[in-house]
Amino acid sequence: MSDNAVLSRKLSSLNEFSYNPLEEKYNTVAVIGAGGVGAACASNCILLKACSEVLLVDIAEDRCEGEALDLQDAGFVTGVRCKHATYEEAGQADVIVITAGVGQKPGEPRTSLIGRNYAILKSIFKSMEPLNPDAVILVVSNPCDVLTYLAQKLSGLERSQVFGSGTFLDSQRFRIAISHKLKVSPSAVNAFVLGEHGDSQFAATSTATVGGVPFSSFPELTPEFLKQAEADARNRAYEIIAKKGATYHGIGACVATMVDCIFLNERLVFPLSVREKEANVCVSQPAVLGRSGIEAILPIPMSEEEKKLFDASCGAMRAILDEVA
Ligand SMILES: NC(=O)C1=CN([C@@H]2O[C@H](COP(=O)(O)OP(=O)(O)OC[C@H]3O[C@@H](n4cnc5c(N)ncnc54)[C@H](O)[C@@H]3O)[C@@H](O)[C@H]2O)C=CC1
Ligand SMILES: CC(=O)C(=O)O
Repeated sequence: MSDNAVLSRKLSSLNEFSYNPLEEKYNTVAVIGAGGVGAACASNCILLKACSEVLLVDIAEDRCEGEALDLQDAGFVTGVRCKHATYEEAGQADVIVITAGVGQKPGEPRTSLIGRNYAILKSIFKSMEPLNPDAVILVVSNPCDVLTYLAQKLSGLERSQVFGSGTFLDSQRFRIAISHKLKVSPSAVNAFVLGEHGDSQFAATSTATVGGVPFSSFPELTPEFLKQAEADARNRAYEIIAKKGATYHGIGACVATMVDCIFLNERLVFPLSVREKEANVCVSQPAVLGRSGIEAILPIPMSEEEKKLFDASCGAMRAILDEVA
């Protein structure tokens, strides 16, 4: 066959090739709620290439469509697609991130949002029916721990498939403070904030290390400094909300990191809101995150003081659940 004939055959087979990337469906993340947090989660997933497609859903349809078109424009960097979707389409996604709901006003605790955001959560699960039985659901809306517990019930899925972002963000805030003090990268700081994503959270410093070296080996990490860093992490959301009305960049980066870990089945250990069997609540504990959700919960050793704080956090979550469910 002549070179020309080979070329023309190749070209004609290309013309027959009807690949349309917009019709492909794999590694899909649905983000429910296209406000500040939902948009930041979507944008970080796109720029981190954490998935191949982001579906955006919001009760405010026009705003959601505009946000999806805007985010689609950012997709040229990584090829990740973004589109405005229905609740039914979102219910079939591989990972569903729930960010819908009201946020705190300046000075308001997260727990005061429960009435309004539980009503929204119920309507979202109803609208998404029937759910993809293999979906992994990540709850971000506040109060995160109480809503995670309720989402586990509403979804009808295995508990391991439904978890909350919990103190993932608070832990980053704490690690950054330590990293500034010791002049190391935050990723070198192995420390978790545990318990409630809220006022009763605490930093588990008794087991924390920097590059494997215990906190107690660093003279700079005095008890006073650690108490202040813990309080700063706990109060950071209040501080940001007082100054700009809402937080969203930090949680957006956290969510994209978790989505990436899920699709890569990376099994990293993060502080996530998961069911605590004894107290029957969801609070943050170190958890192994993989393709099917929470693969294991690690029994972190706690000092007497930390155990008391953990129990107090569980008690605070149980008291709210007893009121609403
Ligand atoms: N877990 C965490 O670390 C963090 C949690 N949050 C929480 O995330 C939530 C969202 O915060 P923002 O995005 O700043 O609020 P926002 O007000 O900017 O956006 C909320 C969106 O939810 C939508 N929405 C309301 N009902 C809905 C429904 N039934 N279906 C679909 N969408 C619905 C609204 O139309 C709005 O677009 C709040 O509860 C906030 O406290 C915020 C930051 C960090
Ligand atoms: C708002 C919130 O929950 C946070 O930034 O931690």
